[in-house]
Amino acid sequence: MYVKICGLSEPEHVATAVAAGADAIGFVMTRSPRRVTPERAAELAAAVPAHVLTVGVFRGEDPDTVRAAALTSGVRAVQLHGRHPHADFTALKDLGLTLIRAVDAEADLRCGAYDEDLLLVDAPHAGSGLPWDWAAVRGRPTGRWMLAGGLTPANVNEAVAAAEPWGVDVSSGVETAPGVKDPALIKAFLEAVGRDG
Ligand SMILES: O=C(O)c1ccccc1N[C@@H]1O[C@H](COP(=O)(O)O)[C@@H](O)[C@H]1O
Repeated sequence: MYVKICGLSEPEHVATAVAAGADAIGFVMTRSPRRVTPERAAELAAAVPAHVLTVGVFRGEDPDTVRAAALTSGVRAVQLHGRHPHADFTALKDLGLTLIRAVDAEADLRCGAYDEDLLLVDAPHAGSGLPWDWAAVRGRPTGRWMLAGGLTPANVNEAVAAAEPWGVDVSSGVETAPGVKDPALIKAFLEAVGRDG
């Protein structure tokens, strides 16, 4: 199970996620209580070892804005929420970064249909922390896809059993308040999916 911990903004939380076995960590660079500037994301990403994928998260920004933020921050992947057109992914392809298309369950769920490398199937309102009907997507996405939306240490195994994703992604579920990560919850989430650090 591939695991991404998202919405990190403090070095100690990045260190906790890495030490506890995260495969990817995300920095939100769009409107959100978790927003960090590209410069702050660069500081955080600099401490991340090469085996952990650093992801810049965006929603609705134009490709030039995403490109500039990705280059400034040095992230190795970009995650685009908000039903971006295929052309936006094509426009970013030359960066050589991992492209993640983040959609709700009503979108085209074929990973690669927009030239993306990974698909993320999320709740209708990304970053809300609200659980949704994970079982509704079981068997529908193709290729490498992550499940997100309302996952917590307590429910992630139920969600995985319901949807059978390739990976999982969490933000709100490892927080004590919007934008406030809790190291104990980060560790608990990774332990719940079988990571022992
Ligand atoms: O976290 C946000 O505030 C956010 C804002 C805009 C786009 C995406 C955002 N987060 C993404 O939402 C999922 C996790 O959701 P949850 O909080 O665990 O329910 C993850 O992909 C984040 O990158």
